Amino acid sequence: MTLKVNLQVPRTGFDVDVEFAVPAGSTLAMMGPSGSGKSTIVHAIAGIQKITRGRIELSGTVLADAKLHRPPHLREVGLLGQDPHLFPHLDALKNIAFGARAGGLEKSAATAAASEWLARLGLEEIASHRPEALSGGQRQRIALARALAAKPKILLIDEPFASLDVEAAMDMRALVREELARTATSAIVVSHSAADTLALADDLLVLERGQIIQQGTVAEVFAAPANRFVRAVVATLPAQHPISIQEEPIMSTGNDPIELEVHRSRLLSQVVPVAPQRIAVAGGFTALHGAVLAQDVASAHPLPLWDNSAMDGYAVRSADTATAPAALDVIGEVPAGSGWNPMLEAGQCVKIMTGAPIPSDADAVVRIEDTSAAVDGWDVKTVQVNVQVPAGKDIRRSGEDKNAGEPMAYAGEELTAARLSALAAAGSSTLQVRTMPKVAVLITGAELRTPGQALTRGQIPETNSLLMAGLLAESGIQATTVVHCVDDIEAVHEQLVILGATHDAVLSTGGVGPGAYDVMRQALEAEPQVQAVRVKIRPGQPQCAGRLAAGAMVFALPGNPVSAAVSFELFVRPCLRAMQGHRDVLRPTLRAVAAVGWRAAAGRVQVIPVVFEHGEQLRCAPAVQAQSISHSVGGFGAAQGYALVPAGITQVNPGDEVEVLRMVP
Ligand SMILES: Nc1nc2c(c(=O)[nH]1)N[C@H]1C(S)=C(S)[C@@H](COP(=O)(O)OP(=O)(O)OC[C@H]3O[C@@H](n4cnc5c(N)ncnc54)[C@H](O)[C@@H]3O)O[C@H]1N2
Ligand code: MOO
Repeated sequence: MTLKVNLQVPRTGFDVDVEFAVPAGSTLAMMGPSGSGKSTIVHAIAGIQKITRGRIELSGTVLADAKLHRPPHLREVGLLGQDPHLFPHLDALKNIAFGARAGGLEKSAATAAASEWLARLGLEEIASHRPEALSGGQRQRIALARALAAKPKILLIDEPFASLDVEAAMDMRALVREELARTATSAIVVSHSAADTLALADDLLVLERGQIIQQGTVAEVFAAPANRFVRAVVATLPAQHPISIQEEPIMSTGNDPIELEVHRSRLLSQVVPVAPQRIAVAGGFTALHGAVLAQDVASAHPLPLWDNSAMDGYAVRSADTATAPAALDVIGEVPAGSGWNPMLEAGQCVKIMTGAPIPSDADAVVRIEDTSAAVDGWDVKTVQVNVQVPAGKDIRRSGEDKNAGEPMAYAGEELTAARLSALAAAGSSTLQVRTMPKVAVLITGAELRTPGQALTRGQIPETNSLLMAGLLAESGIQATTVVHCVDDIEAVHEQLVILGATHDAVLSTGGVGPGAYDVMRQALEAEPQVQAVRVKIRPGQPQCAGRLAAGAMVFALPGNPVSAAVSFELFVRPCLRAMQGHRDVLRPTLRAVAAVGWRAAAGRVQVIPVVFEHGEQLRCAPAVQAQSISHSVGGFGAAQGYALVPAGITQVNPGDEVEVLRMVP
């Protein structure tokens, strides 16, 4: 079952050109900065991406070469990605059975195999649940079972744990390792996580700009990483981990830029979630709406609670309508909220309102429109029913929406309007949640004046406080404090100590550059757990971040407004969401087509504000000049999102697909 890969795929910027093998039963990890070609390789093996030269061979069968492209479903290659992509209309059992049928089993054998999988994973009780009713971890387990039930010769695992919380990721890692070993399946793992790589892989291959720059056992590569990226990834391992590397500073103040993902994962690893609180649903709306659940919640009672009417009309015995038109005696009325359960004899009915409980003797509802009053109007003792109704007509059955005890929501999910009202409807009276972290914004800069004030030469309106407070509010967090501080190192440090002791996070803008007046960076030199970094992004390179001795996390962002906004999106927002215990800390990326071309930032990920054009495809165009993004506060005003252009690309051409983050719906 050896996989031999020798492929070339041309891409904007550079070609992906690699050659490697995965021996039978072993797992190979691939690491490299985003855009280095890992996904291209995975997609080429899976058959989603064609190759232009070379050959991919699995157990002696050619999957692809310059002429042949075997379709994905004929490759015996499984794919497990960050999004489990379960079929939403199939329950857990049927999702797995689908995999087993793809692996060649007949329907009944596939169902039996799927049941075995569920039993082994301890998930029998969710067999009949559809993906929407499952937690992120359960969905990933079902996706793993579905992929392995197809008996692939090799499983491609692409960042599958990135959206899981720390514990769920640990459990999944152990399970994947166990199941790969049990089924003797080879695998390729793409991950930015040292923990994933150590737990799952035998060998490691390091990529840079489409080339393999290092290859060896995981231990060998981790002990002497050939590039900064892997070195920084290894540095995220706990200090007591047996793998040690030669000392070299990971975040230095010098010209030693670090990858976006590395900076972000280091910050995320420092996040301490805010303490959960139990809040009453009654009167608790302000605290609960937008908060994140710190517990799983099941329905306390069935929904609907009782069989009830879906329409205004008459609750009848359906047999009485068989001879319609038929006259029925109206013996009373059940309005919404009434607990009355009248006995109905043949030929009798009751008036009923939408939502009112159906009398036990009735089995259908006739809508008011389908009746004529024998005398005048709705208030009569006899009604003429003009239609036949089958049993069950217009009755909402107890439990048809949710059964008592059925999972409704999971820890890590945000209480949206829909979710909060659903939990209240299902009988929750209190909820254990994490509310917003408390955030302070600290502004420095001698040139800054309150907007509207007269300006003398050299002065500008202070706008970053509006920007930061607004971005916080758009992330669901009200900035509690905005402090302006004079450009003095001691005064700034004093503010940091005060704010750091009273908030969960402190954001600042300005003063992180290398200049003599860059007081924020200098004030933070007194903080041992805060480091100055240069991140390989444009804009937003210089930053300081970490934890203040006073307690709060600090994010000292660059003063240039667009640099500050970009840094907020890439680093601050994910950390604040992690503090709230959010399951998904990153905004999902979309693909858009460049409507015009622009110059990218060689050697750095370019994060350029864009406007979107809607049509058959999502299209985007820069909102600012690509050469001068960081200070273009004017053009930025129209931005609806950002395009993320990988470091290896120097030019985006009209028609190129780019990855985008969309901030405005
Ligand atoms: N010699 C070097 N100079 C600079 C470097 C460098 O590497 N070497 N890096 C450049 C980059 S990249 C950035 S980004 C900035 C970071 O600078 P600071 O964080 O120190 O920002 P300031 O100098 O304080 O301000 C930059 C810019 O933004 C305006 N600003 C600041 N605060 C506000 C505010 N609250 N409201 C509106 N506008 C604000 C400020 O007036 C400046 O124009 O450094 C580069 N320089
Ligand atoms: O990194 Mo600075 O943010 O380019 O302008």
